[in-house]
Amino acid sequence: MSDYSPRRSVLYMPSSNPKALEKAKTLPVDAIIFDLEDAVAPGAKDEARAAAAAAVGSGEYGGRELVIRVNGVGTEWHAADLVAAAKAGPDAILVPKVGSADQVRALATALEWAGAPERTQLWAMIETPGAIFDVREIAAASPRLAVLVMGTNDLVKELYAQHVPGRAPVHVSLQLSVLAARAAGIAILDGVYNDVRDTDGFLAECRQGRELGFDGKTLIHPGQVEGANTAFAPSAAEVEEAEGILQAWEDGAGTGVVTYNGRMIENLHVETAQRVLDMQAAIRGR
Ligand SMILES: CC(C)(COP(=O)(O)OP(=O)(O)OC[C@H]1O[C@@H](n2cnc3c(N)ncnc32)[C@H](O)[C@@H]1OP(=O)(O)O)[C@@H](O)C(=O)NCCC(=O)NCCSC(=O)C[C@H](O)C(=O)O
Ligand SMILES: [Mg+2]
Repeated sequence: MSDYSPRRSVLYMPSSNPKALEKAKTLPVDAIIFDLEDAVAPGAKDEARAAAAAAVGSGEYGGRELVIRVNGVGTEWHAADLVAAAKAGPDAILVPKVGSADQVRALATALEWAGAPERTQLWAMIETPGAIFDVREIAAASPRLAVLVMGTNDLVKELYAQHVPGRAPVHVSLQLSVLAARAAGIAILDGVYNDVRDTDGFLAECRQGRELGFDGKTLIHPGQVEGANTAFAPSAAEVEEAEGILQAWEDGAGTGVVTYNGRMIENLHVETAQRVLDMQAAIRGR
């Protein structure tokens, strides 16, 4: 059985914005992140915390995965956020600016103490230079940790780098993080694209994210949902090829190597083809 969960489109919204909370119920997103951190002004933190918990408990978001992003460890809001989020019992609690494997283990323990249901996963944002150096240990630190989420805005800020098309300044960080997630067997989501009017630039970054191996992209605007859903799903051509490969393998039963459209097919290609079909089935089932 496949362990693939569609997380092609993962939309942040400020939990202090009732219009966005309402709008999200109508959007074909795979997951929603109710933000309590950067998108919420200090004076609105209490109200946002209550709104996020109410949204998670409302039962009005269908099959979408629901995630609460708490304020970071060491901030004045972190403890209250974590307790409220644990009590609300979303699918996951996302912690920003995670810095080490020890911190992940401490967060997992804190979630237990706070009474988070077992099904509530821990997600960690990778968005500091220290996290990039420790990302392999972070990714493998706790069975509760299920997803890494790139925070490319904070990363660019911390590196004194610049946002440029193609993202060369953060390429190494993106690739190290994908390697770490795959080595640990967990999922990983790409960072956000800030210019909500630049569709071409956004789609190019989605394609790049998919090529690098990300499972999906974090988003900031409803206008980005459709592009991400398409980019991170197998295309019709990929599905057709996967079916052809499985058929060719079945036809050549037991030979160890066959050809499909003139290309060598071995067991590993069959596994990749099966994964494409599993992804397609999971997306259809959503
Ligand atoms: C970027 C925005 C502030 C733009 O808002 P606005 O100008 O209101 O957009 P529109 O008028 O085009 O909106 C059209 C309708 O869509 C709704 N809307 C907008 N954004 C969202 C959303 N994110 N989720 C749900 N619904 C949304 C509007 O309410 C309009 O609805 P209606 O009038 O009923 O048609 C805004 O998009 C926004 O706030 N985006 C999210 C910002 C955010 O959450 N930022 C924090 C996460 S990003 C981050 O921190 C990354 C990371 O940590 C890093 O370091 O990189
Ligand atoms: Mg950030």
